[in-house]
Amino acid sequence: MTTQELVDQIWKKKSFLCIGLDVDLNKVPSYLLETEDPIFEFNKKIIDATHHLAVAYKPNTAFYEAYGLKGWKSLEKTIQYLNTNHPEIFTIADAKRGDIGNTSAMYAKAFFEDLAFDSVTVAPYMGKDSIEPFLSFKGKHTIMLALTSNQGAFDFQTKTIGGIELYKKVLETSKEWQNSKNLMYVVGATKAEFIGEIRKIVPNSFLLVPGVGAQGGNLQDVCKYGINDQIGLLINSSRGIIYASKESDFDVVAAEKAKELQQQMEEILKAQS
Ligand SMILES: O=C(O)c1cc(=O)[nH]c(=O)n1[C@@H]1O[C@H](COP(=O)(O)O)[C@@H](O)[C@H]1O
Repeated sequence: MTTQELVDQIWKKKSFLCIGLDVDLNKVPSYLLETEDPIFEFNKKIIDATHHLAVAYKPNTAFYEAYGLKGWKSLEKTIQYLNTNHPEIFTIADAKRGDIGNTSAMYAKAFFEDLAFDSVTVAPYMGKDSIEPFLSFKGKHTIMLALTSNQGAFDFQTKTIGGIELYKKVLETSKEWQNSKNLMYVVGATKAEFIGEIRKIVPNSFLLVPGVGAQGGNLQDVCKYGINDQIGLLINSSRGIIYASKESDFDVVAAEKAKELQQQMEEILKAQS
């Protein structure tokens, strides 16, 4: 999917919501556990109930890898379901990969070719040759951690090294890489006050912003600093939507929670147009 197609979907749906499909079998309604593939059944119900409110879905691969081969199969079925029934939706494999070049090339193949995701998250610690193999895929997007939502972000990312905070150096350096136009960046919603500085370095890039909902990030604050003329934001909520009810009405309640965020986004978009 091209960036322009994503922007068009945002305006069409009046939403820049990304729903995180972080399925934990301890949190799904018990009746689903009797089905053959509870993870996929859960995702299917969430997608069916919310696809008109969201422009993106983000399964975090940890929640699938934790169940071994069965979990990976559920991930495969989920992305196939999305690509078949909702090809206009932007899909993110949240895998936070990155390794020496030839290994990264295999990770890229796994997520872009085999599973056919539109994008994958990567960690920048190993530098240029660990990310460029992802960037070489046409029509695919690589979403690099810039400033994360967790407390540990202050251990390294905000530290000043050679007169510049590390997360700023990461952003600046990445702009020099081959095919850097295929980069998006992760910035935690809990770090909204940093987004103004981030926008000075990457004014036009899309930012994936997790941390609204369960982690306490605020949508309005993120938009105040982060919105650009292409909107440039995908706001993710996982637990705050998919586990809003743990009963058999989980899909209906998830849609209500997604709608609350979508309506706030609609207001923000109105002010932009
Ligand atoms: O890359 C991510 O998506 C990510 C980066 C980050 O800084 N913080 C963060 O929470 N995430 C992911 O975003 C999701 C947040 O989930 P909730 O806190 O349940 O909404 C999880 O899948 C996290 O792994």
